[in-house]
Amino acid sequence: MSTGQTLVFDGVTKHFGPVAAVEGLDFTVEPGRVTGFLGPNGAGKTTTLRMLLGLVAATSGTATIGGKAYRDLENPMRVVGASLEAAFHPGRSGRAHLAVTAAAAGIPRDRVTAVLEQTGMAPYADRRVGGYSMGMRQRLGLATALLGDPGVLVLDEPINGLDPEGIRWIRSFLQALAAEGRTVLVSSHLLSEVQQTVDDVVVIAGGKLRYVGTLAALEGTSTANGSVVDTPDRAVLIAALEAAGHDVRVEAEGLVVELAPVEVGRIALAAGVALSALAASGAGLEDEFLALVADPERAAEGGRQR
Ligand SMILES: Nc1ncnc2c1ncn2[C@@H]1O[C@H](COP(=O)(O)OP(=O)(O)OP(=O)(O)O)[C@@H](O)[C@H]1O
Repeated sequence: MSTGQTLVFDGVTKHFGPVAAVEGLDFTVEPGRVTGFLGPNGAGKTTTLRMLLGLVAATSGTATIGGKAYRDLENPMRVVGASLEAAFHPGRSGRAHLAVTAAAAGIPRDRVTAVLEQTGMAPYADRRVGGYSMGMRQRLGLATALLGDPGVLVLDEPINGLDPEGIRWIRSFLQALAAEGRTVLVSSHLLSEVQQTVDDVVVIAGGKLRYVGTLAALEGTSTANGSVVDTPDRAVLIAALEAAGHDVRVEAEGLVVELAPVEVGRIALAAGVALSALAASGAGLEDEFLALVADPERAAEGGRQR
C-alpha cells in the first residue's frame, strides 16, 4: 500500500457563474483517521471533492494530496482512490469493470480479485452491473477506489443505500483502513450516519466552513442539560424535585426535569427514592449538527469554527 497523505485545503473557492458553491475553505485531513465531510444537500461537498481530485478547477485556492495537486501525482490511482462519480457500464460485470479500470491505470490484474474479496463482492463479480442493488454498487465503487491500494481514500456518501449489515460492515472496514495508516475522507449529509465511524469532522454549509475538529469535541458542545428519570415511587420523587424548585413533566419515557442527572440523583438519594432509570436528555449531537449548519454565528468549543 502507498502511505497515507495529509490533504490540505487552502482557501479553496469555486464559483459557477454567480453561484458561490464553495468559498475559502481552509482545513486539513490527517492520515490514520477517518474524517467525516459533512453538510446538507447543496453545501458544496461534491464540488470540494471534485476540486481535490482535479475533476474541476478551483476558482482560487489549492487542494493538495501530500503537498501535490492531483494532476501532478505520478500514479494517481496508487496514491488516492475515489468513489466519486463512479460510472459503471450496465452491461459489464463488476469483475470486467474492475479489470478495464485496472488495465487503464497499469494496475496488475491480481488486484481485481483482491478488491472483490476485500469488499465482499466476489459472489456477485460475474453478474451484470445493471442488475446490482444500490449496496452492491456502493461496494463496487469502494472496490474501484481500492484497486491501486492507495494510501488515501475519498468516498462520496459511501454509506448511502447500504442495509444495516452493510452499514456495520463498512464502518469497521473504513476504521480498519485508517488503522493501517491511510487517510480516509467520507462525505455524508447526515452526521448520525457516520457518527460511529469518524474520528474527525469537517462541517460545511452554504459553501463555507462551519466546524473542523474531533467528533469528541463536537460531542462536548452538545447541550444535554436535563434528565429523564424514573422510579417506582414517582409521587415521592416529584414532590422532592418540586420542593427543590424544579418543574417536573411526566412523559412517556419517564419524568423529565431541567436538571443534570447528578443533581437529580442527589435529590433522589436525599429523599430515599430508588431509581429505575436516569439519563441525560437535551439537544443531542444531531441537533448540534443541524444548529451548526443552520446558524453560522453559533460557537462550538473544542473545534475550529467559522
Ligand atoms: N456544474 C455546476 N454548475 C452550476 N452550479 C453548480 C455546479 N455544480 C454544483 N453547483 C452548485 O454548487 C452548490 C454546491 O453543490 P454540491 O453538489 O457541491 O453540493 P453537495 O454538498 O455535494 O450536495 P449534495 O449532497 O446534494 O450532493 C449547489 O448550489 C449546486 O447547485
